[in-house]
Amino acid sequence: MTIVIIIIGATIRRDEETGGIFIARVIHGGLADRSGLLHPGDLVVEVNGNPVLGLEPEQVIQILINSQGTILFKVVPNAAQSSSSHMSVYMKAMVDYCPLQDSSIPCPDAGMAFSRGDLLEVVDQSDGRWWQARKLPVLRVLKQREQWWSQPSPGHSCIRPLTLAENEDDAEDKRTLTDVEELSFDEADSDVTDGIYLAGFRRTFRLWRRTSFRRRRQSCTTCSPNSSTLSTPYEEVALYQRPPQENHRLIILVGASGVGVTELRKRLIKLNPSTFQGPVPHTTRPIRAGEQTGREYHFVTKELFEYMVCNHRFVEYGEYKAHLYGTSTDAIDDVLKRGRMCIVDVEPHSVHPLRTRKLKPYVIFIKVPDPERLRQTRRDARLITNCTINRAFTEDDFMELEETSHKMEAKYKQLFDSVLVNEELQDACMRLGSLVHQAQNEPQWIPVSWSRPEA
Ligand SMILES: Nc1ncnc2c1ncn2[C@@H]1O[C@H](COP(=O)(O)OP(=O)(O)OP(=O)(O)O)[C@@H](O)[C@H]1O
Repeated sequence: MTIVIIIIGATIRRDEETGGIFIARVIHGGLADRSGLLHPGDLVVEVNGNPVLGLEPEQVIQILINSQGTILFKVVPNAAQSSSSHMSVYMKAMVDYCPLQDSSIPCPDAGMAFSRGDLLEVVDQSDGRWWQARKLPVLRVLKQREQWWSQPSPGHSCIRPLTLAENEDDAEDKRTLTDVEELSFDEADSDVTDGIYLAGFRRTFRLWRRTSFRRRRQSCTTCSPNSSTLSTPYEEVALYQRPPQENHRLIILVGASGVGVTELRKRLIKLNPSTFQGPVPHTTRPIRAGEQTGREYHFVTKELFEYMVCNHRFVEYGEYKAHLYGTSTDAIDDVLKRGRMCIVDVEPHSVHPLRTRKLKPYVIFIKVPDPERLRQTRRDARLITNCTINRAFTEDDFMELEETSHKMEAKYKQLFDSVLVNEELQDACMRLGSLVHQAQNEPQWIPVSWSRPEA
């Protein structure tokens, strides 16, 4: 049995065979830790002159409670205790954890709740079953002295590996091209402004349209068999600063349909088209007068498109009016190789296959503002649906947008590096620009596997 002694920041346990009372754990940053005098495995002989051999841990606690002023421990130090060399490891939580719901935690009071996406500094991994760590309240700021224990084992009753397919909307994740229903592509698939071609925007390309207010059918297909599965409760992360000679990180925008992802992406690219660019999509539709292959689209045959599908070359693809459309990883590479920043918007389930060492994606979630601000800011906005082109938002649209946005955030927040609330358009665009700048030029947390040199 282990008992936590909050006053001294340590736990004790009783050896059932010998009746000896041992220090089980020293809580990092607590009184015992800071004194440097108590270590895990030390045998406690006396507390304030009272012999403790054979006592129950509760009786030892009683002695402590009754003690006034200085508390004196007589201990036999654990010979095997190595000099404490704390090497912090940083983890991003990929699951939610609540110690109060965990029947296996020895001391729920010392446990700490955390949510998916939280950054945790693991300060002690000496116990294989329970780690000590603290939550980092803000990226790179290591302030909070909040202590917790958490079990690294994936077999944990609370921290169990999550499979996103367990979620309610996952029927939608299991799509095939035959699921494709009505889509509302504009006749003009690309946008030309001031001589700048903005190919592949989601209004015309994202392949995601509502067929009714309440029933959304997602019509694009993600090209990774494991894309919806997160199988680890933690992801080890490290701070990474992109060296100037390396390609820019891929910028991914994610958000509910209608929240303004297309608008923001378009504005950002228009602001500085020599810096920002979207990947040029592939299509099997015939080329039209005035179009150039490789500018609006890569115009390819159906056979080539299908070959590319079979070879997992698309991040997302779908079909509209008997023509196939897709965003390829090669098109993303092309932008990056030219030294530009590639900005894509994809469905959140398509983020997973893009999470590679090479692309080092930085994911920005575009979030709805609070209900009042949403309705205020979209008063004059126009929405494109497959029923009516260019009509005002209705109350149903707002409600659906809010619901989808909140669900998306709840389900995928562990994948987001930043959250951008799209309130006032100009301001949101400025903030997007500064987030992208930070992602490229300032240290950011990335999975350690992306920062290691290639084997
Ligand atoms: N902050 C904002 N303030 C006012 N209007 C906005 C704002 N953000 C977006 N809009 C407008 O809302 C409408 C929908 O935006 P947008 O087309 O970018 O949505 P989306 O997230 O790309 O969804 P979809 O893929 O379904 O088109 C557009 O008319 C856009 O101009």
